Formats: sequence, structure tokens, C-alpha cells
Amino acid sequence: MIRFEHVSKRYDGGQDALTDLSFELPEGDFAFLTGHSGAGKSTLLKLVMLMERPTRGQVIVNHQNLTQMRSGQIPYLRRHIGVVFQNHQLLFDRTVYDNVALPLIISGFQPRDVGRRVRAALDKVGLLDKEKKNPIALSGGEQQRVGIARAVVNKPPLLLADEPTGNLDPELSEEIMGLFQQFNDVGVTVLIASHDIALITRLQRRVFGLAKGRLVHDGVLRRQAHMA
Ligand SMILES: Nc1ncnc2c1ncn2[C@@H]1O[C@H](COP(=O)(O)OP(=O)(O)OP(=O)(O)O)[C@@H](O)[C@H]1O
Repeated sequence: MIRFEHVSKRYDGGQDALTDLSFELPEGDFAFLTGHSGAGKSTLLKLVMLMERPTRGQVIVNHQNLTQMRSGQIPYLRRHIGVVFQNHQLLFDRTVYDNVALPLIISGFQPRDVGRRVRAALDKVGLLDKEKKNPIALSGGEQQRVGIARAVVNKPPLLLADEPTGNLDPELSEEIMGLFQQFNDVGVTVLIASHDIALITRLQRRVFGLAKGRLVHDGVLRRQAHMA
């Protein structure tokens, strides 16, 4: 689903954010991306979404080589990628329903299909009864679940998340991870950037570790390693 081949990224006037990065995340996999602040996690996710372009190397997403993709094709690529952010970027002057509906309206869905899909997405994250509320009236965990519903409402085959549990306590973080696992169980490929080593170690999934823009770990983190 995602393949990086010798990818480097240098921002204008900056140092290398990523250096000679190669890895593959097959369709249907679930993996974490971890590393210190500034290691390059967000940059990697931005390259997958084509919010940034690599300085060198190839990025292949969903069978498409992004290096050759023209700007006009980017909205089509993004339609197949759901993204969840730490601060969930919800619109606080709209209802929960409107927030989740937004990607469908942008994609030109018919109103009848919008309603059906929005409710299906809210149902999956357990918020069907909150559709008329303003997100400001919801707890942090519920707001994050609205962000997840919005990310999956288009039924994307790939779900990316950048620190999705950054503001949540351990119990809510587990709940949110449980939701990502449910989407993975039905075939969605999931890649989550997170600092939360304790949570990542508990979940025993594949972990890509970045340090100073280089891949320094690829595999499940052993519990003993975390305890040491
Ligand atoms: N738009 C930008 N312009 C210049 N440099 C940038 C830009 N975005 C990121 N960087 C630099 O690239 C490096 C990697 O940043 P990135 O945000 O990808 O790291 P990160 O692992 O996501 O960090 P954090 O955990 O703090 O979010 C850092 O040195 C950062 O300062």
C-alpha cells in the first residue's frame, strides 16, 4: 500500500528531515511510526499525502508513483486516504454531522448517500446519538472519534494518523487504538505516528522507528526492550 524507495526530504533552507528511507507497508497491515520529536514522522506522513514532495527517491501509494503525479491528480489520491490529526481539526461552528459530511460534500456525493454514509461512520465510532451536537460540547475522546469518523466516511483503503492520542489519557488512548484496529480488521491499512511507546509496546504491532530522519527499527517492539 505504501512503498518508500531511497526517499530523502530536505525542506528549503533546512537540514534533511528524512534520509535515504526505504520501507514497505503492505495492503491490510497495521503499523506504528515512532521516534523523537523532529525525527521526521510528520514529514513521512506528508509525503504519503503529497502535502510535501521528496527531494530524492520514490514514494508509491496505492499502486501510484507519487513522484510522477501532477497537482491536478492530488485530490483523487487524497480521496483514498483518511487522515486523523492530534487536534482533530474539527469545525466548531458546525454540527458533528456536518463535520463528518464535509469530505463527502467536497467529493460531490448526493445528499441521500451523504446521510447514509455519515450515519454509518458515526455508528462505527459509537457517536450516532451525537450527530446534532456541536463538537465543542463533546469530550476530548469524543472529538477525536468525530475526527476518525470524518477520516473513514469516504471508506478509504488507507488510514493515516498523526499523534491521534496525544491529548488523551491512557484509557481513552486504548479506546481510540481499538477503533483503528477495528478498521484494520475489515481490511483498511493503518499507519499511526505516535510518541506513546508504552501503548505501542502493549499493542505488539509492527513499528517503524525513526531517528534523525533515518529508519533505525522495523519490527514489533519486544516488551522486555521497553522495560529496560
Ligand atoms: N515546513 C518545514 N520547513 C522546514 N523544516 C521543517 C518543516 N517541517 C518540518 N521541518 C523539520 O524537519 C524535521 C522533521 O520534522 P517532523 O515534523 O517531520 O518531525 P516529527 O517526528 O513529526 O516531530 P514531532 O514529533 O515533534 O511532531 C525537523 O527538523 C523539523 O524542524
